[in-house]
Amino acid sequence: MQRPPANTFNLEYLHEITNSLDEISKQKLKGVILTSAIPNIFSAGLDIKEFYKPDLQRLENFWSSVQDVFIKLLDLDFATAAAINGHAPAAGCVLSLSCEYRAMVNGNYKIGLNEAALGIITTPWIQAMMYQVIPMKHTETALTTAKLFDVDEALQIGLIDEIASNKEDAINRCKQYIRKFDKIPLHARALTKQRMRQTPIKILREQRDEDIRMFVDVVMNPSVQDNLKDYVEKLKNKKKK
Ligand SMILES: CCCC/C=C/CC(=O)SCCNC(=O)CCNC(=O)[C@H](O)C(C)(C)COP(=O)(O)OP(=O)(O)OC[C@H]1O[C@@H](n2cnc3c(N)ncnc32)[C@H](O)[C@@H]1OP(=O)(O)O
Repeated sequence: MQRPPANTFNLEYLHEITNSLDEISKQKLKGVILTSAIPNIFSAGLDIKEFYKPDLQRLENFWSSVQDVFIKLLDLDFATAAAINGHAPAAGCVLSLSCEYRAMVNGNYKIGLNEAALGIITTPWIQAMMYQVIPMKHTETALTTAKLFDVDEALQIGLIDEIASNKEDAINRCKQYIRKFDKIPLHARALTKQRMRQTPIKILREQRDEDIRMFVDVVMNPSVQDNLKDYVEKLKNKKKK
């Protein structure tokens, strides 16, 4: 990913990602590694500008495009791994959860689902992605407290699989993970993966409209907009301090 300054996902970037995923799906790849070209930030999540004082039509398109990206990512036949070389809050964390394996670079970085701090609710397919990786009990506490884990905590809880010393090491660990499947028949691997992930995939496929409605209703709530205003201000003021 290379969308400075923070690899946030806006509508256009989501379209770009969907197109790239369509393109790579046509190729006979062994695996894909997601990482960031931006030092210290894997992805800062969804672009808040998309849902602070939004245009309603664009907001619906935006969430539908989020759904497109994650249906595709969850369902990729080949192996997927994330070399998390920096902060990965919110959708940045979800992106890594869509992968089968996560190596995170050691550093003063945070990863987790902090949506509740913004007044946003994680929809059921995102919750399912989290509790398929870490235990339900931890998921509930993490989501309701908007917990962002440091790298050691993330390893301890199982949110990441390994700690890497730098980006290159993280990518090498991802490659090693992908090589595990060299001798496994592709269709068996792919079908097993799809069945393991059927909860979020099914919700995404069968409850799309409801999911969009839920997201839009939450975001358009005046108190959520007030919260977002404060959050955006805080982000802007960080530099002034
Ligand atoms: C798949 C669906 C998932 C479910 C829903 C998810 C909702 C979300 O994803 S909402 C977004 C939540 N993200 C966050 O709360 C992260 C906010 N950002 C940060 O905490 C920090 O930026 C960082 C820890 C990631 C990085 O800190 P650092 O000091 O290195 O950089 P900054 O100066 O803070 O940021 C650089 C630049 O980027 C802008 N920015 C950061 N995050 C966002 C964002 N999510 N949306 C829009 N813009 C963002 C930040 O304002 C800075 O901009 P300027 O350079 O113009 O000041």
